[in-house]
Amino acid sequence: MTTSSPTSADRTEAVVSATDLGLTFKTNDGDVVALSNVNLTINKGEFVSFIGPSGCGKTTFLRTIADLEQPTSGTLTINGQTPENARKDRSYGYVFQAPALYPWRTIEKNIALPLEIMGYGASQQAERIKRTMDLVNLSGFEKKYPWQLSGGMQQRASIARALAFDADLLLMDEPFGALDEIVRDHLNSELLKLWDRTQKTICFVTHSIPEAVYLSTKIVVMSPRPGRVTDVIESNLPRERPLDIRETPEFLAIAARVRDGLRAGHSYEETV
Ligand SMILES: Nc1ncnc2c1ncn2[C@@H]1O[C@H](COP(=O)(O)OP(=O)(O)OP(=O)(O)O)[C@@H](O)[C@H]1O
Repeated sequence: MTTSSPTSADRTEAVVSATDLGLTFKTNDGDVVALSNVNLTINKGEFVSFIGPSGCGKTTFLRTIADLEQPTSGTLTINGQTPENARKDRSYGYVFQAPALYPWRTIEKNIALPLEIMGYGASQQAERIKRTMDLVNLSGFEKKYPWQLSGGMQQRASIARALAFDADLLLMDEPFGALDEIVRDHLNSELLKLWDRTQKTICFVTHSIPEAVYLSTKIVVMSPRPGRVTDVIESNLPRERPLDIRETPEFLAIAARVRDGLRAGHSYEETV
């Protein structure tokens, strides 16, 4: 992996900016405060992980960035625009927990789907499919169907689909949560290489402390009821991260701070 990093000018460019952001769902059982007073800036080229117990609003925050949920208070801008305009500009790619590939389409046809919807011609589609399949190391599997691939390969295909129209922002909601640890390790290091090569801004939801620390330049610790940000940890780890960096004192110190943040916001009674 190269050690290239965004210039200082790029670094100060806010991609996601939330100010006093709140979102309350109205339900038959009353109000559910999913997000409360979230203040957060994500700069261009950052890799930001969101970690916190179930129900703390991680997915809701990602969905709000994607304009799939509407805030009930505060402001949120994506590249300086409203989430609605950012969505219309195709500013982000979204990777879900389950690969969500169409079983009747080959891998290349799954990746082509958003390009077809956006009206790309056949040659542009072919060029983008080739480029993104190379990026996720799936070349040679274009004509396979999703069910012919392992879970990890399917998730790589769904990352390729999210990258196909070249949005600068990638939203990833626990993409590797269902995979075994060895496959997850491999995909984590592949994802870091991909991030380094493409210089994308990545928002990544996870329940795993090692995954968050290994991947991120910034870790956002959240706690539930109401969902809020309790700590934002800037990582001082180098961009180049072999997997054994996880045994270094620097890595373990960040992991300990994340764990402390999670403990502080955790209500153990509600989990039993
Ligand atoms: N459409 C909805 N209507 C009502 N309540 C909702 C809705 N979506 C989410 N919630 C509630 O908002 C809170 C935050 O949910 P969210 O899915 O964002 O949490 P999360 O941190 O991503 O959880 P998990 O780790 O389990 O995925 C939860 O209490 C959830 O039940």
